Amino acid sequence: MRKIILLGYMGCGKSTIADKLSKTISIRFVDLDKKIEEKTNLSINDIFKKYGEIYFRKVEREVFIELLHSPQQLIIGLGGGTPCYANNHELLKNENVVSIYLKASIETLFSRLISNRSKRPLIASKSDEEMKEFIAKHLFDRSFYYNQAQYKVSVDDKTVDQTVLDIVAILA
Ligand SMILES: Nc1ncnc2c1ncn2[C@@H]1O[C@H](COP(=O)(O)OP(=O)(O)OP(=O)(O)O)[C@@H](O)[C@H]1O
Ligand SMILES: O=C(O)C1=C[C@@H](O)[C@@H](O)[C@H](O)C1
Ligand SMILES: [Mg+2]
Repeated sequence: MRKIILLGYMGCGKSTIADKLSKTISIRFVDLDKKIEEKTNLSINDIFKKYGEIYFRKVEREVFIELLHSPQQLIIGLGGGTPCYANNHELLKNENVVSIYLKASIETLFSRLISNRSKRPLIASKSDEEMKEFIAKHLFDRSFYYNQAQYKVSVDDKTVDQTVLDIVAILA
């Protein structure tokens, strides 16, 4: 069954948009980060702290592939880094997959992440200044992978509903 995959940088709105999209088109939404937390019985923060990022990336790929093999039609919200490791970006082109990159500017990402960084281990300990610099460089490094998505939707200056409508138009 077809999988609708939302991807993009931390804070671009994958979870928020996927949740609303799910209600709008009545297709179940699974958040990859949440699924990993359920499977391991650990928070993403604790996985990073106890076992390190490489272990996290291994589990992330396994759970992503498991979801792709699910017999159900699903909306899958990826983690911010999912397409950027272990050749996961190649899975974005699979048959039965519609992959959509939610593209946000550095300013949008910074403003959405500034008040809520503690649950995101890659930025949790950074100051405001360090975070802006980090996002700019990291986004530059990751853009190649995000751009492997089949579709791109800009999320800057749009409400959740406007972005959901853009996605519904792509799926029509
Ligand atoms: N127009 C908007 N569209 C989407 N999210 C928005 C919008 N305006 C504000 N937000 C806020 O941006 C924040 C980040 O959104 P969200 O947690 O959905 O991002 P994410 O891409 O799932 O991040 P992560 O990769 O860290 O899980 C949330 O607090 C959300 O409420
Ligand atoms: O951008 C990233 O690499 C990450 C984003 C989050 O969704 C989590 O998957 C984790 O914190 C790593
Ligand atoms: Mg999320």
